Amino acid sequence: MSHIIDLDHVSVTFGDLHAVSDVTIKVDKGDVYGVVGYSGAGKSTLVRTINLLQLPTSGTIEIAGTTFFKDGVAQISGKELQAKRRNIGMIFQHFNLLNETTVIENVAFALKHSDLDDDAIEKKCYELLDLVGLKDKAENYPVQLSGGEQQRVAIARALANDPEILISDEATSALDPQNTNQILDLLKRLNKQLGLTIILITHEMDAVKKVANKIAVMEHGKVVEQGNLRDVYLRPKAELTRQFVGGSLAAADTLRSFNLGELSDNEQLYQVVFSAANVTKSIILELYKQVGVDVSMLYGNIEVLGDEPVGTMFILVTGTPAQQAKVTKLLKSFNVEVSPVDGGILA
Ligand SMILES: Nc1ncnc2c1ncn2[C@@H]1O[C@H](COP(=O)(O)OP(=O)(O)OP(=O)(O)O)[C@@H](O)[C@H]1O
Repeated sequence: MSHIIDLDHVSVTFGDLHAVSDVTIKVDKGDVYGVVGYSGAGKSTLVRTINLLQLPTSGTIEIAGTTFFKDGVAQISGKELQAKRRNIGMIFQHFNLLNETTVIENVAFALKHSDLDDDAIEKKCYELLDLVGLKDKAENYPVQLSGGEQQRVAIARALANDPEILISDEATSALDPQNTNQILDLLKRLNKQLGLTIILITHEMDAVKKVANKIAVMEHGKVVEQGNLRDVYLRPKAELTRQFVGGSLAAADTLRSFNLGELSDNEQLYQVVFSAANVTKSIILELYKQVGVDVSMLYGNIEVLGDEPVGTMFILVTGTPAQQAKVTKLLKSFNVEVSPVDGGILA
């Protein structure tokens, strides 16, 4: 299947500065793709290459089947690019609304190049405002709205040309937790309802955890880790990812606090990860009953990733090698992902 966004070995340099270094990201239609990293990691520069607001230095950019950039040069003319850009809506941290015009005029602004007549534009704007829950504020001015409402106006405006892709650049960073949640819920609903593909740039892992299905973690212009949210979140490899994923840090801290020292030959530590919605049996009890091993739970946590409650446990199992092999087999039969963990994590 071809990807709706296909960034292949994309680099952007500003003089000596490698703002984006050799980044490859493939986004499927309907993905909510989180791009996480600290300030200056290159996230904004990277996503600005998607609509060629930023020309790459090298790499290939293909959007919805059209090659935008290849072999160091843009592959489409200015006029064509302008039309293609309408397929990509953008929202920003500071909303970027026109403060001297009303809410509905702000939305209508995005349709000024369209073929629609005035009545059709008005109708469309009301539909868009209805979609984001702001129909009754159409005649208000942006300053009369809360930050969350202003961002919803910006979303309505970004969707005016029925784009397939929405880029959200730190759209919740200036909002309080309640408004942040409302905006994230709205993005998730638009993703499902319209099949909208969303790129979510943020430094907040919580935002990604709530709505994204895939994630890339950026540092110094490079993607240090990427994949399905669940995989990256539950088994972070890069140190930076671990920092973003508080749960795993908490697990490591908790495990160390037991002061267990070195494990003996018949002890093995496991990380088990399971969809809490699917696993209803007590894992520990079943291991005891069916394999006869002694199991201590050292850490347990349930996170909601997207809509799915996902449990993580670290368990210490005491048993013979034959029993340990059965433990792995039994857990897998319960649809539980199990990985042996080096006892060194306890030191
Ligand atoms: N037009 C430009 N000219 C020169 N340097 C730039 C330009 N745009 C960005 N940079 C630099 O590129 C690096 C990456 O910036 P970028 O804004 O992409 O990071 P970011 O991860 O989005 O961080 P933030 O969230 O703070 O915007 C930074 O060091 C920045 O100063």
